[in-house]
Amino acid sequence: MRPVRVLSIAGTDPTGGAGIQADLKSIAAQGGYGMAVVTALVAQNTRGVREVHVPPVAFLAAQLDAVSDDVAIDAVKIGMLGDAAVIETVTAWLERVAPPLVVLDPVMIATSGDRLLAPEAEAALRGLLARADLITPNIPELAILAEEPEARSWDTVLEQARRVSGRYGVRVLAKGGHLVGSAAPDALVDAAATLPGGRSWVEFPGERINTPHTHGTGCSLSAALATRIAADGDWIAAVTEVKRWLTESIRHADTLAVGEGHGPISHFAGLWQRGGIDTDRTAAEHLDDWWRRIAPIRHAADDLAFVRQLGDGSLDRDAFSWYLAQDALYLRDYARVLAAAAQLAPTPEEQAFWAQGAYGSIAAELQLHQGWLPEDEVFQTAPAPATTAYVDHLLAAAARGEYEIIIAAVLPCYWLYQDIGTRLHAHSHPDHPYAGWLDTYADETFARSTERAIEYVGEAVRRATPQTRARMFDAFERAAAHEVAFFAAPLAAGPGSSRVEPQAVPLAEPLAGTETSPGHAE
Ligand SMILES: Nc1ncnc2c1ncn2[C@@H]1O[C@H](COP(=O)(O)OP(=O)(O)OP(=O)(O)O)[C@@H](O)[C@H]1O
Ligand SMILES: Cc1ncc(CO)c(N)n1
Repeated sequence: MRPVRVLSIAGTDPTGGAGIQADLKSIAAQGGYGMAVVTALVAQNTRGVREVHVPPVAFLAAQLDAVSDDVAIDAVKIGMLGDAAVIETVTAWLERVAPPLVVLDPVMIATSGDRLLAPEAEAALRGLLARADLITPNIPELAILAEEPEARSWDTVLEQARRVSGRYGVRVLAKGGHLVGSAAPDALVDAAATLPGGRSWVEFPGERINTPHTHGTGCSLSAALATRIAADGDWIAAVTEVKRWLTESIRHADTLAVGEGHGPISHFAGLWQRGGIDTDRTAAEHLDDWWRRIAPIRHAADDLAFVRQLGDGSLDRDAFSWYLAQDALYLRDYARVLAAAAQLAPTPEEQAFWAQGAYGSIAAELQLHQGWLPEDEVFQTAPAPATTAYVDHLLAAAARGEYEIIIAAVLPCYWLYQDIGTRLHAHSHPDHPYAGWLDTYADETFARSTERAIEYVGEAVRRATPQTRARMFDAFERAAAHEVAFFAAPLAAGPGSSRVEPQAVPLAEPLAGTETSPGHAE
């Protein structure tokens, strides 16, 4: 669907919180394409208005024509008009161009109390009201339009809005922003009772956020409404959604910390939070980034005596056997976690992949258990702290039942082993004491499994929200750190540790039928 084109006709705020600047942000935040014609240049900031410059109206007309001569406009939002000559120019243009939707914010006085409309222009503004489909006065502006005293209660606001709607034949969005109390309700009022269900008013409850930073809320609201109503035509849905967005943007206003006075709202806070600001990375780019970010962990693994000695063959056989026994313990639970991934997988391909990995891991455990390690050794071996810590990290992810987190946590077992295995394999020769181990992880099939695991995790990262992405990386990084601790444990386990003294373990060829199983001994 093409974004709706919304034209803001309003004054400026060089600090970006109100006027045209706020309108363009609000239109964009609501999914529209924003355009802007300037009625007045306002030297203002979050503290107040200093000076107003209204350019000649001939130039205003030239701006308006430049837009309408070229672009099909879906909606117009009108804000600050400044004086009667500006109002006449805009009115004439509206009559000629007849945009499909006009939302008028009858800006008269800024939040700071400064006048933004010449008092003698009020009558001209009244003449423009009937040209609008919706007007959005705040409580003081509503009172001026009703020619009544300012409302002190929400009920009075609604009554005034009904009278103004009837008198000018226009829908009114009555705003509760200036009320005191814990609520900030708004209401759509139509004296002609043309709202859905033949209603003459619909209330939109809202909580009041306790903040002084509400500069430009009125501008933002009217521009957002013009966009949303033009986009889907459903007035009730539009006001509901816009109010939710506005409340969210007010809630995040404090974090902007712009200016010393009444600061602006954070128009994109929700979008930033839900969608992030990253450009659309591919799955592979995401995981390249992950790989780069765990470089310190990878280098720590390369520097371990265990890893270096495994490569050059000088590793003590007892230490290697102890490692294999721990690995057998590890693999039993690792297989369970891969099975959890299979259970939650979104596609049959992924389900089959993780299930095969689960099978391969437990098959490898059985092989170690039954053949490579003496029968009762694994039973007698207590899990070392590094084993328990790693396994607990994975089992916790499985217990929480989030697919994305589980597959991020199991990935280092593939990826680090494949990476280290490939590099250590350069040292392999037929007489190498650990040739069996080295051959397993430099294996073609294991490389393909690792590639697929990376691909599935990468796709999940791409689909995930920024928050889930961060948690996925955390699960991945922690697992990578556990890998390093696991490799460090065999040579770090000293006297008094839970280490049993295993006999030398004969190394066999890699297991047939387990070729897609992930890292650790097979
Ligand atoms: N503190 C607040 N918490 C939540 N919503 C608020 C708050 N203040 C204003 N609003 C909402 O913001 C919108 C604008 O209301 P308000 O009556 O303040 O308009 P305004 O005076 O024209 O705004 P401004 O002149 O500050 O641009 C309404 O939807 C209102 O309910
Ligand atoms: C330009 C402009 N329009 C509207 C308001 C009302 O907030 C403002 N402060 N400045």
